[in-house]
Amino acid sequence: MTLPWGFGHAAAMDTLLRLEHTIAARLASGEPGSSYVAQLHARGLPVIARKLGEEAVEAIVAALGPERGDLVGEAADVLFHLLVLLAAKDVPLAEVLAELDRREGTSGLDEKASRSA
Ligand SMILES: N=c1c2ncn([C@@H]3O[C@H](COP(=O)(O)OP(=O)(O)OP(=O)(O)O)[C@@H](O)[C@H]3O)c2ncn1[C@@H]1O[C@H](COP(=O)(O)O)[C@@H](O)[C@H]1O
Repeated sequence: MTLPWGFGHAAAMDTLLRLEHTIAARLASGEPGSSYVAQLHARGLPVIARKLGEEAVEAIVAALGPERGDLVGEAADVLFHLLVLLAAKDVPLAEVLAELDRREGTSGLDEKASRSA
């Protein structure tokens, strides 16, 4: 995959970890008047979860449309709202990444076959 110039995999991870940190700080601040993250959190978990679902649907629509840039924007919305949901549930991104690490090298087809055996 080609990443934007100068933007390596470590930088991509930095971005997600920095965003996770910012989101945690906004949750701790609890100031819905000045923070979208705090506002969303104050509206409750079902609203956060629904928002993630909406953004996922918007990403699907963008993927099926002609504008590559629309998909980039909607994918960013999905990642952002997923991080907000994980923070609200006290699940560190590192835990999700560890699960992906655990799955690394196991084909999805093999895993599926092992479930139906
Ligand atoms: N990455 C984001 C980010 N991506 C999207 N959004 C917001 O997500 C919202 C969702 O957009 P939509 O248009 O889908 O929804 P909406 O109609 O505005 O909202 P609803 O009325 O449907 O709830 C918009 O208000 C966007 O601005 C984000 N808001 C914040 N961040 C990051 O989070 C940090 C903390 O933000 P605050 O909590 O606002 O300080 C920021 O510095 C950014 O780094």
